[in-house]
Amino acid sequence: MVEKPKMREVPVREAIGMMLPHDMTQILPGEFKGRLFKKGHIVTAEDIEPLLSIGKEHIYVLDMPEGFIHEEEAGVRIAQAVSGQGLTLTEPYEGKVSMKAVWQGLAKINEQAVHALNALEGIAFSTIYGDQVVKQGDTLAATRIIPLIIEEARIAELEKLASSFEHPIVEVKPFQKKRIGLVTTGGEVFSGRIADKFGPVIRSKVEALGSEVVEQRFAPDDKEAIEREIKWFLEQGVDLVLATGGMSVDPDDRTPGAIAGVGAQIVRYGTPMLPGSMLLVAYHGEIPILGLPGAVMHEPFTSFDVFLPRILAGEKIEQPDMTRLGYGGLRKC
Ligand SMILES: Nc1nc2c(c(=O)[nH]1)N[C@H]1C(S)=C(S)[C@@H](COP(=O)(O)OP(=O)(O)OC[C@H]3O[C@@H](n4cnc5c(N)ncnc54)[C@H](O)[C@@H]3O)O[C@H]1N2
Ligand code: MOO
Repeated sequence: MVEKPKMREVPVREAIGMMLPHDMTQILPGEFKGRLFKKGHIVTAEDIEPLLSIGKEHIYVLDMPEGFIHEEEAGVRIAQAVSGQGLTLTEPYEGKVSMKAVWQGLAKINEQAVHALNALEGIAFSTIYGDQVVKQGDTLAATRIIPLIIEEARIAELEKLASSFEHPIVEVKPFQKKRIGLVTTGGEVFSGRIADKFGPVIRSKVEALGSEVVEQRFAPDDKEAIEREIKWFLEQGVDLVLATGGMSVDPDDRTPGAIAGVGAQIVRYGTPMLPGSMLLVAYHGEIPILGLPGAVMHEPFTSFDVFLPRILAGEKIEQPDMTRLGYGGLRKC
């Protein structure tokens, strides 16, 4: 158990001219929750009633023991110890320091490190789930210590532990601007019988992350024709090839065979996420080639939305990335 620090108790009416030892919170359900007084505020006669209204009959004057630091300094040090690129720290508020994205990118959170740091007594370090897209200004993590003061040595221990991990524990990886080739398969689209609905969806998803579809080419349900279009993009030196449709069980679903046919290494065909279970991820050398099933066209969040941001942040998708989507992966079926 963390012991509470010893403090001198002063009745609030006698506290005029004294300094508050921490931020003081007011909660009026449905109206207000926040800091009524900031740490370091000097109590005046006008403050007596507001202090009494939030239940402060006394204020406590902190005599800081040797070797201890205040919650605000501790919060800043923890945040500095865990944060890497793309983050800015907020000022302490009620002892809490938050880490916010300075640019749009992929949130990277080292889960193992988060658990290790939180196993230290008196530490509260809270994060969002990693590998999701964050916008500028989004909060990825926040931290505070549980007591008002803590031994400095315990924060030094946390800093040492944090630096033992290979990468920063929290960071925002920026997206790279990639050139993407789009191959749309399906005889009904190729012949003009129906209008293409995949192109606009894919363009808007990749543009939202700062990349571009350099060209969209069409192929009928013919393995050689699909291979020809994929190869054409590879020869143009695109950074990523996306092939849409023809990913399911029908004999004329030829896209997986064509991706293998151009000599790409298949990471996996199929992932346990719904929607988007018929997704295929492959690599031709360093160039990713994805086969996108029908659901990507009409569902707002599929397995494609899990992997596209990671690829655009320069990450390589491996088999375990695909197989572990099952837990929590049932979004819609
Ligand atoms: N018996 C089974 N049936 C289905 C399975 C299965 O495993 N067993 N999987 C289902 C899943 S999951 C998906 S997703 C769909 C379809 O996947 P495909 O990628 O093969 O899609 P297609 O067959 O090519 O097309 C389906 C549907 O979408 C229309 N389409 C396709 N591309 C376009 C485009 N560019 N623009 C407009 N419309 C497009 C197409 O005309 C079809 O109507 O299979 C499930 N079934
Ligand atoms: O692969 Mo389908 O895309 O799950 O609906």
